[in-house]
Amino acid sequence: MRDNDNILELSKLNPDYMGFIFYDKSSRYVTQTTPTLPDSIMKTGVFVNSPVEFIIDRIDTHQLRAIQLHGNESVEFCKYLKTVLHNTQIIKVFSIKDDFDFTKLTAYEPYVDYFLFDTKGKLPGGNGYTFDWSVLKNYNATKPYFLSGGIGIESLLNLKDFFNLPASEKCIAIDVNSKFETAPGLKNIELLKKFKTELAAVNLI
Ligand SMILES: O=C(O)c1ccccc1NCC(=O)[C@H](O)[C@H](O)COP(=O)(O)O
Repeated sequence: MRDNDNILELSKLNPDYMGFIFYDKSSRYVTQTTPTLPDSIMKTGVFVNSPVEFIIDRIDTHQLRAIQLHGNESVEFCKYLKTVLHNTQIIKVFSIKDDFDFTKLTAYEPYVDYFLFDTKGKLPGGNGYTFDWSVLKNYNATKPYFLSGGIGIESLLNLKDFFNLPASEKCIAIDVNSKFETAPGLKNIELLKKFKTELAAVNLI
């Protein structure tokens, strides 16, 4: 998110996490100062193959409490981050096209707090497409995960079905983005409110 009034307005909906993109090729790239958020919201920085110094600088400048690694960050990179970041959650993202080899997650498990599964597309994130969530039936890691990629208000029934499947057992969050925007980085608060109400109505939150 980029617009401070929009950020503060959205924070009133009390999401668990709010994301700020620190990837200079994204139309959502954050270059401005960002407001302090309520303690209940994890302010999250999204990075794509960024150097450690850049990540630490953004954590300090924006008081980030979580980082979402959206590039090809290695196990060694995550291991190093875990040793230098003490109070920052690490969310490692993997993008899925058709199938996914979940065994590759094992080596990351000791060094990350969560995994996030997004849809593989032209851009490292924010593509607006869903992947076939049924691949998550093969999820065999122990860490909880976030579900992401093209989730919109029209996804409600699919989400309801998904959360009835064993594949969703370790899914603790859904991550939404472009389907709730009026412009890149500018969220449609009314649509998000509606989504939240509809999720609550089917007991998904
Ligand atoms: O949103 C971006 O511009 C972006 C750019 C580079 C890396 C990650 C990015 N977004 C990360 C997200 O967590 C998105 O919420 C996720 O990719 C889902 O986006 P969407 O498919 O638009 O719902």
